[in-house]
Amino acid sequence: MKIVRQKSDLRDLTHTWRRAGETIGVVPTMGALHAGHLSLVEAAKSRTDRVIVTLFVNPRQFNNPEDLAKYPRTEDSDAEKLAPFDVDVLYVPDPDQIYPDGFATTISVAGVTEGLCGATRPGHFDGVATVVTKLLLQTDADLAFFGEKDFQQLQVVRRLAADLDLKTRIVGCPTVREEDGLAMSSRNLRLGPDARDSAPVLHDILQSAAEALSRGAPTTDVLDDARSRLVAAGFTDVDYLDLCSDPDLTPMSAATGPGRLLLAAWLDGVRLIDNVAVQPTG
Ligand SMILES: Nc1ncnc2c1ncn2[C@@H]1O[C@H](COP(=O)(O)OP(=O)(O)OP(=O)(O)O)[C@@H](O)[C@H]1O
Ligand SMILES: CC(C)(CO)[C@@H](O)C(=O)[O-]
Ligand code: BAL
Repeated sequence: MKIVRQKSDLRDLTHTWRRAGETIGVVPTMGALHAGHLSLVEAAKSRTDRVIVTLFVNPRQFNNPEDLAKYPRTEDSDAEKLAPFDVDVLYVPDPDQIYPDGFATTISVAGVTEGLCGATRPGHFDGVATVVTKLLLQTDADLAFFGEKDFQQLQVVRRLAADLDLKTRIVGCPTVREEDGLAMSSRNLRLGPDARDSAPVLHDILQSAAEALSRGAPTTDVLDDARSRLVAAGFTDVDYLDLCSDPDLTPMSAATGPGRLLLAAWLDGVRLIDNVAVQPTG
């Protein structure tokens, strides 16, 4: 696996692959790799001839400076974790390869960015949309792989790729969980031992609320009950707990069609997110 830091070096490689008629897959990440990321790498390996993993902690998507400062930076161990997967390139762009002097362009997606994380992390999705557009163009990818754990992000990326006529097709991959149900996330590393023990209730509460909604229980009652259970379990703030249509994420007052229940909540000073499908039964 080559580690590449300059977009001109990356272009030399992708041109060579293209001349040989090979397809390219990309897995964009911010590093601190875990089994969730590696599932995206496996999906890419099974579907494209060449695979690029990108590692860039994108300052423009952090609305909170402390969150950016605390974000883990573990390039060496990330490279070791990728070694068994026969990835072609780990692209770790130098910051000026993404944001050169005078950089003045923002990709801003309307609609799907307006609620959920868009409402509680102002500017976040402009930062994501801008960097993802650049990474898809720089890697010249045919397919790009994103996790459903960041469900709203996945829909934002699908929208920008369609709207900007990018050739890259966006592939969504299922959320990988710890054995106790907690969605894997780099931010889980920041939970203290007690918080790590109680964190899996987030998924339990989400799952039981989704089942109740699927059976037709009143949405307000179900969501109020879930919020109370989160607070009782030690979650200090619930940024949102919303039932939305799947996949366009407009708010739903009842599970009358395919839906998603999406949650962001704080535990031990760490913001955790998760989501589950809500399928009306009967
Ligand atoms: N548990 C998971 N299952 C599947 N995909 C995941 C999982 N966690 C992250 N991903 C995906 O990996 C890609 C890179 O995500 P990222 O590097 O932000 O990791 P992360 O663990 O989500 O970190 P954090 O949420 O703390 O920023 C995204 O497409 C994201 O959806
Ligand atoms: C897609 C992404 C790599 C863009 O910085 C990031 O938002 C992430 O890791 O999910
Ligand atoms: N995992 C999505 C990137 C972020 O939280 O900033």
